[in-house]
Amino acid sequence: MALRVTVVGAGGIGGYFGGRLAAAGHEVGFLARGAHLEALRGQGLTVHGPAGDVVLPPVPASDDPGDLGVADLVLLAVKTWQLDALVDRLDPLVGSGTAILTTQNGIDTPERVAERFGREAVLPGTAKVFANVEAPGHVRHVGGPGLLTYGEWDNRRSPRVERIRRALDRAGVPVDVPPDIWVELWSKFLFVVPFGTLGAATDATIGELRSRPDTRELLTTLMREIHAVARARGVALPDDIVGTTLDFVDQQPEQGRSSLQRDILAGRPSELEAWTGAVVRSGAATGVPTPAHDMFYEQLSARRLLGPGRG
Ligand SMILES: NC(=O)C1=CN([C@@H]2O[C@H](COP(=O)(O)OP(=O)(O)OC[C@H]3O[C@@H](n4cnc5c(N)ncnc54)[C@H](OP(=O)(O)O)[C@@H]3O)[C@@H](O)[C@H]2O)C=CC1
Ligand SMILES: CC(C)(CO)C(=O)C(=O)O
Repeated sequence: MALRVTVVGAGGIGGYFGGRLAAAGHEVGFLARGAHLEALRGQGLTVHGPAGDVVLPPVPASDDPGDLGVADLVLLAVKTWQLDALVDRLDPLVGSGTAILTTQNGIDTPERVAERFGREAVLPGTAKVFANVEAPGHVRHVGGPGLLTYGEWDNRRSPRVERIRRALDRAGVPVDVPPDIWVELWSKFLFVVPFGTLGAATDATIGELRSRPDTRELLTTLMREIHAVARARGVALPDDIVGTTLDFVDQQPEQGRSSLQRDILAGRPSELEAWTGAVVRSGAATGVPTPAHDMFYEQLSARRLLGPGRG
């Protein structure tokens, strides 16, 4: 059965997953803006990828949630710092059965959405893909398995979790519904924040960060701090998470850089608050010292204030 999906933020993540769902015959509308919106409505959406392109004719799209109507699934795919301006405008998309699947890196978005729509509406999730908007109407899948993980707030296997899995299956999107979605969110956080923070502070690639003994040690220190904060918050990360995450770092493409690094170094708004800042705040709230994150957070905040090239 076709699912009614609204993609909120038709960028790298929204365009990639929304495009695949639409190509599989689901009823997909896109919240977008600017030249990208005009292209989606005028020419359509193309998702370019290593395994071939998905080419869609003009798709339903608007900058006004009121035009898109109530959805079965809202795929929330704006950046974390764009959410505050948007969340109160999403009421027209959300009915009593609507699931709002969050894809943001970080650990705060599900709670932010739940403040507005209730925990029962939210499916916390993560996206395992590298994708970006290449030009208006064109999204590039750079790599990664294109996998979505999600679950109910309390991890129960609800009918809608299975229904969404079937819809994604039909679109060729691999899905993982883990036993504990919070472990999944924090595991990704424990990879992406040290990599992003240290990358932004040094402008080194992941290949350089992992192979120099001093930066490898710093990555390890940052991971240990996040592990300690997660434990204090009652998130049952495996005891060997730092070691397995370092193994994962070692498997990433040599030249890899995070979006945080690219955005900060280009002087664009970034997800610093949701990544490094969230560790600092969470450490303070739980009484867990996070001196390495505190230091890099100060440095990167100052860099942001001073502008690109000044840090
Ligand atoms: N890209 C990736 O490979 C990965 C990203 N993530 C996470 O996914 C989230 C989304 O990232 P990503 O897809 O890269 O971000 P993008 O910037 O590519 O996409 C966000 C899109 O939302 C649009 N948008 C924001 N606010 C509005 C609004 N009010 N009305 C209409 N459109 C709006 C943006 O438009 P505009 O450009 O005009 O601002 C942009 O097209 C982030 O939290 C990121 O950390 C997770 C895993 C991998
Ligand atoms: C590091 C990466 C690509 C991992 O998925 C990411 O999520 C980001 O850069 O925002």
